[in-house]
Amino acid sequence: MSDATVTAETNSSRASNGGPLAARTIRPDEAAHFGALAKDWWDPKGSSAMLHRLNPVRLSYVREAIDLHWGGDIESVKPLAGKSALDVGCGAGLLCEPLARLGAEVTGVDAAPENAQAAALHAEGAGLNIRYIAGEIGEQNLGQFDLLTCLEVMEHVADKHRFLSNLAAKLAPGGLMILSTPNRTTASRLLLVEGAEALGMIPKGTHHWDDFITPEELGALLADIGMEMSEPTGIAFTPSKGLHLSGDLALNYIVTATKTG
Ligand SMILES: C[S@@+](CC[C@H](N)C(=O)[O-])C[C@H]1O[C@@H](n2cnc3c(N)ncnc32)[C@H](O)[C@@H]1O
Repeated sequence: MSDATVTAETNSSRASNGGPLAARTIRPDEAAHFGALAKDWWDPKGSSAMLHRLNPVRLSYVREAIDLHWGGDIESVKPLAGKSALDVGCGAGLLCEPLARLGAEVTGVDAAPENAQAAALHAEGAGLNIRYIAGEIGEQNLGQFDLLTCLEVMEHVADKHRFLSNLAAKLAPGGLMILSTPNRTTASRLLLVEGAEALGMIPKGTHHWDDFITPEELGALLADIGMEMSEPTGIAFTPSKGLHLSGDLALNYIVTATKTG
């Protein structure tokens, strides 16, 4: 039996730091949209199929990034042993579980209580010890983490600057942050928003193109909060290769960031 746990804010309008609602980064419509997908999140052919297809691609990036950052051995099966990891906007835990298998002590936080619950249930079934929390990241008293991941979330939050500041506050000195998000390009509007949603590859209403952020904008936001962003790596799609890491940033990209101070 695993120790996977979940806690949830019961009153979403109460900020535990006493802060005003305007300080929140969770959009209630986004939390409701993703919460409704929780029940089949782990079905590789279900509504989160695209995230399942993305997972091995971004995991290969994460694996390389942690080895580079901490000088790890690519052969090691537990390169995150002794390290803490926080995955913000974790959904039902598609990234948390592999991070735990790589040896990290993992916490996942999500806006939707349904996702935190589905994640905890799945981790328990897999015998993994992962802590899941539902709520606003800036209001969680969790301390700081060696690795902070936040994949495919920034395009859904209410205030990117505040959200990134909240993330940075949770990153330990010398820690590594990994972010991925769709780029705001004509290609992403046609393929990710109009095409993928029309074809049922992504649930309708998932993406709002105006909320996408370019690598340049993300780099500037990170610089403003005292973080340095790596060169972005594209996550591209071709019929022959499927989703893969690439120099082509038009659709989606992934970066690391570290504190400059
Ligand atoms: C596209 S899903 C990505 C899930 C997961 N990161 C993955 O890539 O497998 C976006 C997730 O972000 C969560 N989310 C949206 N806004 C958030 C916020 N302000 N704080 C925390 N989670 C948020 C949603 O509930 C949803 O589970």
